[in-house]
Amino acid sequence: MTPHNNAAKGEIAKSVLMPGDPKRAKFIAESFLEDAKLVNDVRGALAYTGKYKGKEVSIMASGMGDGSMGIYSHELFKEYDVDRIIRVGSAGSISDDLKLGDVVAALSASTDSGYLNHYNFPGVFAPTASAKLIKALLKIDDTIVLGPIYSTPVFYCDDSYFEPCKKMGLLAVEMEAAALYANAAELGKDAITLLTISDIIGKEECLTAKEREETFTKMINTALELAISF
Ligand SMILES: O=P(O)(O)O[C@H]1O[C@H](CO)[C@@H](O)[C@H]1O
Ligand SMILES: O=c1cc[nH]c(=O)[nH]1
Repeated sequence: MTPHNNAAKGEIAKSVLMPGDPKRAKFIAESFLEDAKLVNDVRGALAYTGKYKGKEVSIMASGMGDGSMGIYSHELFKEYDVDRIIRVGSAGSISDDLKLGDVVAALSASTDSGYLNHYNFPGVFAPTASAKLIKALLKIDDTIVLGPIYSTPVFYCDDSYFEPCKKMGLLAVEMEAAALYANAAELGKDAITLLTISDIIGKEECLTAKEREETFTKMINTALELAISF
C-alpha cells in the first residue's frame, strides 16, 4: 500500500489501462471486464482488477495532469510491479486531418511542464511511447493514427498557445502522456497513450455523450487487446 493506493500487493495486474476519469475507469471495468473487483478508492482514484478474455487486467484512474499521473504511474510501476501502462484518454485535436472520434496513438509527448525537471537530464528529454507497445499495437490495428502529441498542465489558455505545436506537426493536446512516458523510461517499464479526439481546438466542435461512449469503445477495445497481448 502507498499513501495514495490501498490495493494490496498482488491485487493489481501487470497490465494497467489508465483513463484520467475515475468514472471512465468504473465504466470500463463494469462493461468490459469479467469479475471486476474494486481494489483502490483512495481519493476517488478508482482501480479495478478483473479478467478480459480470461487474462488479468487492471483499470485505474490517473486523475488530471502530470502531477497526478506522475504519482499514480510511479507507484504502479515501482510499488506494484506493473510492467505496462496504457493510457486511454481524450484529447483536443490541433491537426487539420483529425475529426471527432478519431483515435490517435501518441508516439511522443512534447511538453511545457516542469515535471521533467526532477530527472536532472542534460538538455531536453524526449518522452516517447515504448517501442515494444507500438509494435504490439500495430499487430492489433495497423490503421491507427500514430504521431506526436503535446502534454500540458494547462487546460484553459488561448488557442494561439498551440500554434507552434501545430507548426511542428503535433496532432493533439492532452495533459498526462509526457509524465507517464518519462516515469516509464526512468523505471525501465513500458507505456503508451491512446487518445480519442473529443474536441477540435479553435472550433466549437465536441463529442456528444453518446458519441463519446461509442468512440471511446473503439479505443478501449484496442487497449484491452494490447494489454493481454503479453
Ligand atoms: O479524458 P482524460 O483521460 O481525463 O484526458 C484529458 O481530459 C482531461 C481534461 O479535460 C485531462 O486529463 C486530459 O488529458
Ligand atoms: O487536455 C485536453 C483534453 C481535451 N481537450 C483539450 O483541449 N485538452
